[in-house]
Amino acid sequence: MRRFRKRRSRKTSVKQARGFAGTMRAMLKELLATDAPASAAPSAEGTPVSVKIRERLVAARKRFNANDNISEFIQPGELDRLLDEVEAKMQDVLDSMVIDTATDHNTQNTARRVAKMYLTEVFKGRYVPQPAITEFPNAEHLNELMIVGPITVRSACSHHLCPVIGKIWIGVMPNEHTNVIGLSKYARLVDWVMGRPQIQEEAVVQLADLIMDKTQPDGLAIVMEASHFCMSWRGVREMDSKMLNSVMRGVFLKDPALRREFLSLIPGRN
Ligand SMILES: Nc1nc2c(ncn2[C@@H]2O[C@H](COP(=O)(O)OP(=O)(O)OP(=O)(O)O)[C@@H](O)[C@H]2O)c(=O)[nH]1
Repeated sequence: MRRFRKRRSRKTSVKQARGFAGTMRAMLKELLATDAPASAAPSAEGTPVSVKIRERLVAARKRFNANDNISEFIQPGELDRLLDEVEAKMQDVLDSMVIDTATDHNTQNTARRVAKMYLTEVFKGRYVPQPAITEFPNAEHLNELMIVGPITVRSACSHHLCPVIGKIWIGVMPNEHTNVIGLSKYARLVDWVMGRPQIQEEAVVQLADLIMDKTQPDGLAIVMEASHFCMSWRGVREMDSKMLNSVMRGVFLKDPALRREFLSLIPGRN
């Protein structure tokens, strides 16, 4: 009886193995017949989409540093393919970190999540065009100091890609010909510029250049205060230190009284 059961079970396992091999063959056939999976990042023509974008930038002699916006060089549909490419490379990073993403339920989709986070969330400011800015005529010919803030800064340092979290205050001295831009648009511009790997000194200058270009005021003042996680989470592990910097343009540079007025009006910063 025991021998019979054994024979039956051997027969069953041979049958099961054949069934399994058949299923695997069918799956392989199906896999080969379908589109390239995410990990096969090269486009239909075989060139990775990042290479194509880079070639356009080089041909146009455009800089593509971490804190540059490259949206002009990305064609419709390419951002999705870039996402697949970054996912595949991120998977390689996890593999090289010897993380078992095949069986660890927590990391099975981490490569995709991280790629999505970089391209469509935290570094979105590199890949999408500048937000639309509504301008209103300065009907009353206002030329008084205007301050907006604190505006939340969410960025990351270019060196370690660690978060940079802080606040920004913007002071504008319009002249009677300056167009007025919607208040929320300052926050949108901050988000666009800060949504890239940055260093704080360059980030405020980029923002100042952009606002000067959009509004052509008589003067512009920006103060930024931020915590750098590369200094707290890792490295020297300084929990409380912050970086503060400012950019002054136009009348704010020439007029110390105006500069003082702006700095004294920033709530909570004195
Ligand atoms: N000036 C400036 N420095 C920054 C900014 N964000 C991060 N850093 C610094 O950039 C430096 C990078 O230093 P490295 O010596 O190349 O890197 P590291 O060996 O990891 O340095 P440690 O952070 O000291 O461990 C660090 O001192 C960071 O604190 C920023 O916005 N402005």
